[in-house]
Amino acid sequence: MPDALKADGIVVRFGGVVAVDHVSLRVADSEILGLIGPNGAGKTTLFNALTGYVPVHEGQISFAGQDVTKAPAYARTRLGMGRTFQTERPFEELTVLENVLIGAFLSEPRRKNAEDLALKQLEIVGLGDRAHQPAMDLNLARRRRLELARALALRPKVLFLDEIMAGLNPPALREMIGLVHGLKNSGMAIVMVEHIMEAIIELSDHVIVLASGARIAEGTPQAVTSDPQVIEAYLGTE
Ligand SMILES: Nc1ncnc2c1ncn2[C@@H]1O[C@H](COP(=O)(O)OP(=O)(O)OP(=O)(O)O)[C@@H](O)[C@H]1O
Repeated sequence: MPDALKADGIVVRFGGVVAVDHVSLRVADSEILGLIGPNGAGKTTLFNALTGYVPVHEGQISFAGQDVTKAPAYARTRLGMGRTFQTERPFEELTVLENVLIGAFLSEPRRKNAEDLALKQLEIVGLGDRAHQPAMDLNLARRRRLELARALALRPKVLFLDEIMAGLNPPALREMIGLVHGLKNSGMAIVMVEHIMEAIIELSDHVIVLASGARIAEGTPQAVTSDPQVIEAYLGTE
C-alpha cells in the first residue's frame, strides 16, 4: 500500500534552535503513527511542519504521492490533511453543530449537505444529542470529542491528533481510545502526538521517539518503551 504521508529529512529551526533535526517518517492508510518524546523534543513543531503551520528549512513532505512541502496549511487541509488543535476552546457562543459546520463547509459547500456531514461526525464522536447546545456548556472530555468531530468534518485521509487524550479521566480516556481505534479501522491514516503512554501503546502500529529534535528510536510501542535510550531521555528531563 502506498504511504498516505511521507516526510524525509525534515529540519525546522527557530533562530539558533534546531527544533526538528532531519526527521523522516511514513504512515499508510489504516495505520497509526505515534510521536512521543519528552517536553521540548520537537513533537509539536514536527506536527506543525507536516500540516503546514510552520515552514520547513530542509526536507520534503509528500501527501498521497503529491509534494506538499511548500503548500500552505489551508491547501493541505483541502487535499485531505485534517488536524486537531491542543486548545479546548471551541467557538463558545456557537452551538456544537455550528462548530463542526465550520469544517464541514470546506468539504460540502451546500448547507444541507454540510449539516448532514456535521451531524454524522457528531454521532461518530457521541455528541449527536448535544448538537444544539452551546459549545461552552461542554466539559473537557466532550470538548475534545468536538475538536475531533471538527477535524473529521474535513473528511481527512490523514488525521493529525495533537494530544487529544491529555487530561481525560480514565473512562473518558477509554472512550477516546475506542474512538481513535474505530477511525483507524475505517481506513484513516493517523499521526498522533501523545503523552499518555496507555494510548500510544494500545493504538500505535509504529512509534517514533524524538529527543532534542532528533529521532532517537522507532519501532513497535513495545520495542521503543523498553529501549534504554528512550527511558534515559524521559528520566533525564524529570
Ligand atoms: N515558535 C517558536 N519560537 C522559538 N522556539 C520555539 C518555537 N516553538 C518551539 N520552539 C522550541 O523548539 C523546541 C521544540 O519545541 P516543541 O514545542 O516542538 O516540543 P514538544 O516536543 O512539542 O514539547 P511539549 O511536549 O512540551 O509540547 C523547544 O526547544 C522549543 O523551545
